Amino acid sequence: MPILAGNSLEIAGLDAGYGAVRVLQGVSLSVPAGQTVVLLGTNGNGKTTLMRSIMGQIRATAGRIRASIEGQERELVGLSPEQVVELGIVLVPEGRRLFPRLSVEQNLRLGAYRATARAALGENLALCYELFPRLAERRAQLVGSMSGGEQQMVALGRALMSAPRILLVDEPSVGLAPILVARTMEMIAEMKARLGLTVLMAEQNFHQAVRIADRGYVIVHGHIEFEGESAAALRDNDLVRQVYLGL
Ligand SMILES: Nc1ncnc2c1ncn2[C@@H]1O[C@H](COP(=O)(O)OP(=O)(O)OP(=O)(O)O)[C@@H](O)[C@H]1O
Repeated sequence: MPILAGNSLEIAGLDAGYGAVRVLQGVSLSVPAGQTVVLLGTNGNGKTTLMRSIMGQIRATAGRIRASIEGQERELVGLSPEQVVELGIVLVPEGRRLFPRLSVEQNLRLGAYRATARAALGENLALCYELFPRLAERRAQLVGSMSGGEQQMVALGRALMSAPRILLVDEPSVGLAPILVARTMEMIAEMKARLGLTVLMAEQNFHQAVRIADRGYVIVHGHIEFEGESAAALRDNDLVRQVYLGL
């Protein structure tokens, strides 16, 4: 698979919510091409709402979401989830949302629904099994009988099957033991390197997330409160130290 460069996201002044409840208030952030950006925030601060807004699952009420895909600029606000996926922007949702009564391979194949991905199904399945050999060993196993870490691997593999250019990952650490969180971060980093992806990851596990992040943002009550140009800048910030590091 070729290394894809130049895929980035630029969000400016974004407002979004649920009915009268305004959750995101003027959110601006950049996900530069080829970088991993982490969106840090504790429960209920709007991380999932932002991910769902990018995917077209929630309609933004103000602001813009620009994607640059292989040099072509696209406005995402107003697109349907299908149109966003068709551009190669793929979400690994919080809680993974797999089909527990289907096998690993059936779950993976379901990831290949966009046209480009269908054409490359065999090639991507082979890549998926190469990157995650455990999935090859367990290809016939029902996903519901797998461990949380293995299920996270299936969720990442299913995203790979969609032939992503920009990968969104919503709180991959939820429900996983610390060692599996570390392993999951490594899997995301491996997948990014191998596919040449641009990644936006929402997390509340500061220590694990900054290990793979090039830069990060802190979201509090739907506002971006801090932007760190590097993992070190995040670590040195007072707000981050108080909220995430307990210092
Ligand atoms: N379907 C909904 N209808 C109304 N309010 C919602 C809905 N989903 C989320 N909210 C509210 O929006 C706010 C932000 O939630 P969101 O899920 O985006 O936060 P989060 O940072 O992803 O946290 P979590 O880790 O708990 O998912 C919360 O106050 C939440 O109660």
